[in-house]
Amino acid sequence: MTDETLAGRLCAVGTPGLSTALRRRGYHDVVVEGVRPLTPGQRFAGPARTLRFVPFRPDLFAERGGGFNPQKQAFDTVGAGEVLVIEARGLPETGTLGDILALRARHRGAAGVVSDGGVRDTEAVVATGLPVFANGSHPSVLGRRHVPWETGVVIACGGVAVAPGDFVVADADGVLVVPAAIVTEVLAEAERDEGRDAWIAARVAEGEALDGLFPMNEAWRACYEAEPQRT
Ligand SMILES: O=C([O-])CC(=O)C(=O)O
Ligand SMILES: [Mg+2]
Repeated sequence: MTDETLAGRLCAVGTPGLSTALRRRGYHDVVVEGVRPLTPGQRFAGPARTLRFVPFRPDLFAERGGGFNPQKQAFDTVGAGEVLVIEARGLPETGTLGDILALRARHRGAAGVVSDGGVRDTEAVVATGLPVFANGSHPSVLGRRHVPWETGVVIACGGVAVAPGDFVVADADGVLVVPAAIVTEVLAEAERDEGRDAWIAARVAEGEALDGLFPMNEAWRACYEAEPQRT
């Protein structure tokens, strides 16, 4: 399966079903906490590109903070379909990207950005059309709190470890990280479960009671399995 097909299916199945399949495998801390979409209703999925900020220190900022720093490098090299994930220690009180960087990511074809820090130039970032999930807006530049330190390493974003190449899925329920090694099995299981839940939802919409249906007893299961359209 290509990354594009995988991303489309992950997006379609959604974060709730994926989160259940991950929990069954012992992955309990895979939801990026504290982030919200700048524009409600946006959803995306794709492999992660990572960028890490460390706490501000004048000497370290002098070493790496200026010029074509790791933040600029990340936005200048993010690939088509990729999700740029930023570690900013959950601090909303400074920007981690603004409209110029968002425009660059958009131009590169990035699927979206997830930052556990803030966004500046918020209205202009929204206008770029690039889907961004962050934990707030703030007018300050990153140097108020951070040094842009490195790219392409395992980071912590909103309490979740994210490795480059992990799949990131973002929708109205939140942002979920699926380790690359198990993404296809987790997807298949989530699709199966969501298909079953959609069938149950259709029965509930018709007026059926929950007792025996959700979860399904043997009688309802037999009914479900007899449906010709079910695969
Ligand atoms: O200065 C920054 O960190 C980002 C910024 O304003 C932009 O991308 O427009
Ligand atoms: Mg700006």
